[in-house]
Amino acid sequence: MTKVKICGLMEAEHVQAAVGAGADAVGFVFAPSRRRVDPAWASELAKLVPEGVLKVGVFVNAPEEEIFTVHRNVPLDLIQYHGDESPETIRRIGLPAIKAFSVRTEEDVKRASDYDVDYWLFDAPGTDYRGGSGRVFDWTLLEKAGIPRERTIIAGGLHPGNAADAVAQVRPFALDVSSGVETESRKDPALIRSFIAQVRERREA
Ligand SMILES: O=C(O)c1ccccc1N[C@@H]1O[C@H](COP(=O)(O)O)[C@@H](O)[C@H]1O
Repeated sequence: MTKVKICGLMEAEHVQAAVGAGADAVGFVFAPSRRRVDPAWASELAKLVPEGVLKVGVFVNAPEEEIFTVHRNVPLDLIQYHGDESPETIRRIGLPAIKAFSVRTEEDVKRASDYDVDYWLFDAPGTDYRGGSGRVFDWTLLEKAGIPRERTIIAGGLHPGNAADAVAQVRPFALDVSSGVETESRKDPALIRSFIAQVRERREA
């Protein structure tokens, strides 16, 4: 049963749309991005997220103190490290973790085994920022690298039109989407519902 994370939420209406449509996790970006949210606002948005839906904070090479400060103020369940954070840094911080990897080659995928984290997230290389590029990577590289699917999250260029294919081909733990559920750079409730419906249909097939 593939789960869904809707990332880069900035508005109350969109958090409600995601949880109302059955998202398993929501993401708030604290890294440089047009989707960046202020921690004080994220803590308000977090109040709209019911028990059982995970709240994920996305960081890119943030100082450890910044991560701890945000974590004290926003009730995050998982920290998503979307930069060049080392295994030692993530271990020292000691919070439940997702480590993201930009995938160009099989070697990029294999780097995941250096990280003892809760989930490995595989994404396409970024353009303006480290994530949220809307680009797809070659999913067959995961199979070639022999990565365990039950700890794998797929991201990068997912949208309602390819979500079911990603589930069928990769059978990951979860899909993570940001730009693929936006219209004119804002989250689109109809696309969020459609994305989750595609994954649901596939996982119930
Ligand atoms: O969404 C962002 O703006 C972002 C910025 C910096 C790091 C990560 C970010 N989001 C993550 O990017 C991927 C892919 O997003 P997309 O669907 O291709 O737009 C996803 O893991 C987001 O969590």
